[in-house]
Amino acid sequence: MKFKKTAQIIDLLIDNKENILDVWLSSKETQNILNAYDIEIDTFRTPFATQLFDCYLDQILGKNNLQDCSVIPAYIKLMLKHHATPDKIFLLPIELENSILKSFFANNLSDYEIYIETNQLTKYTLQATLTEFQKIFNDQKQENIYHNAILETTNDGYWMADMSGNLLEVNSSYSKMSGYSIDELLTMSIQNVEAIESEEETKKHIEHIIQYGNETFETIHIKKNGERYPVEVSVSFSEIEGGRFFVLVRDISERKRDEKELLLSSKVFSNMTDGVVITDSAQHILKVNNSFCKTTGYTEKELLGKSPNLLSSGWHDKEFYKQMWEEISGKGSWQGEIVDRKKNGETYISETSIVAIKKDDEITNYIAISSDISHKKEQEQIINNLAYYDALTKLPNKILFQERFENYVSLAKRHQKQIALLFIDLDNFKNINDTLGHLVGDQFLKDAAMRIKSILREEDTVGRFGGDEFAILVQNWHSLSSLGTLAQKIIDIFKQPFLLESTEFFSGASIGISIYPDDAQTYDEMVRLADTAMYHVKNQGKNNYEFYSSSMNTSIAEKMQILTALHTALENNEFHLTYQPKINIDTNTVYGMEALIRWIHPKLGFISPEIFIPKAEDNGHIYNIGLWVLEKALEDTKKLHDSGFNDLTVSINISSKQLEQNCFLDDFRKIIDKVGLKREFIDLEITETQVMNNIESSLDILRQLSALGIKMSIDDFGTGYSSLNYLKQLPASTIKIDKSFVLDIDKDENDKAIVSSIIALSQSLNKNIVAEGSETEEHIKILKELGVNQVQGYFYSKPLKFEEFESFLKEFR
Ligand SMILES: Nc1nc2c(ncn2[C@@H]2O[C@H](COP(=O)(O)O[C@H]3[C@@H](O)[C@H](n4cnc5c(=O)[nH]c(N)nc54)O[C@@H]3COP(=O)(O)O)[C@@H](O)[C@H]2O)c(=O)[nH]1
Repeated sequence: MKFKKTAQIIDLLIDNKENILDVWLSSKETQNILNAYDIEIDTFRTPFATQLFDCYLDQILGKNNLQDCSVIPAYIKLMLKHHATPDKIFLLPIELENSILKSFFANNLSDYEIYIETNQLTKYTLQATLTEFQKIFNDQKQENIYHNAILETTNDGYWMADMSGNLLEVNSSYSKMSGYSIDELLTMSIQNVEAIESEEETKKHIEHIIQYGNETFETIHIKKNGERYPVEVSVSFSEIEGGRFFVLVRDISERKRDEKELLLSSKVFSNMTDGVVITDSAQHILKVNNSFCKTTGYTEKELLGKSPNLLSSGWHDKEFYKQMWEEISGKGSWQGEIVDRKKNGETYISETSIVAIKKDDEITNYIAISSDISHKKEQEQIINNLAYYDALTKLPNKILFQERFENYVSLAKRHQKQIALLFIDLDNFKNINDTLGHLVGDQFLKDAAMRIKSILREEDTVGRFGGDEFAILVQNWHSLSSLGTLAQKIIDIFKQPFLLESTEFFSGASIGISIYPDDAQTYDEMVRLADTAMYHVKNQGKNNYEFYSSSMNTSIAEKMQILTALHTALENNEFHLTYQPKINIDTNTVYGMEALIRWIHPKLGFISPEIFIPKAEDNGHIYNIGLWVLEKALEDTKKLHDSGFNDLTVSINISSKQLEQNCFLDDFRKIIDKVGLKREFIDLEITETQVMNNIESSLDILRQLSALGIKMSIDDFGTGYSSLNYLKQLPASTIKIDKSFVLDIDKDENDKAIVSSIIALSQSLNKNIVAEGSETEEHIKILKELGVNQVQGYFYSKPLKFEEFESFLKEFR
């Protein structure tokens, strides 16, 4: 600290010399002497005395040696001239021994009576006074040292200002703070450092402080470089020396910054969308933010002091929480998802981070930041469902099915077990879909999925591969026969009719089974082999199951060969027709024949129409094949007519794929015109399913054919879903009962009943009945009893080559 007047202690003493002199003069001893010698006190207030006294003090304080006090003789002379007279004593309150003054007095003042003898007493008195003063001074000096030390040590700035605001004392902290040097500050006033108060305001402020003695307030000060900074000012006022302000100035820039940050943090805390909970080390909630209250439904009051356990949903086991707390104490933090419970009992998924706050290695608090991610989870679930589940049946899709397979494989490897993959293809889905529309088709698939699921264990997986294809993964099975039992169960549940739009529909299931790891070790291969086995079943007559065997691969290869061979079969003349007679059992006469195509491939041998017709339909070859059959059958029949069998009607199978072609009618007309067979002897057989699949366009073309004088039969009747309304409108003259009902008519009462009702229906619609599949005498007998008079079947003849048929006709006559 620097004082304005002087830093020297001696100066302080000199400043107080008047007091010392006063004390000395007023002391009893001095008074006695003065009285005794009638000395005027003023004598001691002359400049000479004062100067002499100064020198003396200097000597006492060790500042100066009195001998060096060269001014003294001049002053003594002056004093003698003006004041001292020989009759008046001059009391020197000083020790003259060893002093330059001694010789001076001896030489110059011999004329004066000098009462040296009083010196001792005076000296003593003055010395006592000085000692007392020195004590006071020392105390004051000590105080000043403390004062100085305090004010120099503190980081706060210090001023002392007078009533006008002039700075009289300043410490170095304020100098540092303001950027002004101390000397600069001591020439300045409060106004020069105050940034926001006007002179008038400062004046009012000062008046206020004077009135109340002290005040603490915040204001802005301005540095030498013009920068403004916030300060906290503590002022006290003292009336000493005409009024002094003692001011402590604290730079509060950092505090203001902290306050700002705190305010910001508090705003962030309150406005965070994430919920925040702060607990003490014993997990008592100390603070929560608005978001947390909003999410949980609890008020802050309800939560404070409680444990976050309050939100526990019971969803997680003890192990979960144990691991969580172990991680917090080990790593200092934990992150994860917790299912919590709201005040209203509703559970929600919270994504939570918990951090342990430590001080000196001791945990003082825990902070948990959480957000309700239930909605996000739901969205994820929806996305997951879309990605992994079939939207219609809610069964796993191909992707998830494959994932499950891989999981099962890793388990199977560990426990040396096997996995079975059952590939299921349903019958009739296409018909249902095409006939009744997609909504009913969808319902069928949903019901089918439910049926399959209902007989599986939780640990097995059923997935939908698309269309009417389903697949099952079975783990933990013990024998192939147990798999066979399961496959048979599936087939059996599909024997039960499906009730769709109040109507019963029949389906069926063909199942192929592959085994991991015996048949294949990869997913793709497992699916391929099960699919192969399933096709094998289909080709063998459907509604069955088969385990994959390597020989099946050969038949698949054959199928590929068939497809290739079909392209050139017609131009290579590999087709021929057979004729199966139709018999009137009442008259026992042959009234017609069905033309049935045969394909004998030079390498592959006989290929059944049941195999190649669907393929020809799929790849478009059916149109030309169909025209060839038509022309050939008409030519053969014409020949028979020409040879005398002129009442025979030829039945020709027509695929709906042929009818779909716009040129069919023209081409048909051209052929019948070309061949010249009378139109009334032509009967076109079209299956019930194919007609009903596209009833409107079928009705149209069948009416046009009928208009040409062509007869029509509905083939395979009973296997499709004829609407009575459409049946009435069909220009068909004959209904052919499917052989599947006739073959067991002597054994199965149901089949008999079905045949009986088809007959009744035909009669009511005024249509002829033909029963195909009549293999035995018993069949013929029953059919006759039921009122059927036209039959076709092995009982009379298998399909025959043209020449054989001719012979048959001749023999039958
Ligand atoms: N679009 C065309 N389809 C045709 C043509 N030729 C035949 N086909 C269809 O192929 C399917 C299989 O026919 P196929 O192997 O010729 O079998 C026929 C008969 O052999 C058989 N049948 C006749 N009687 C009996 C019997 O007593 N028992 C028994 N198990 N089978 C018998 O039935 C088939 C005749 O069926 P359908 O046509 O329904 O009257 C078959 O669907 C043919 O339609 C063709 O040129 N074009």
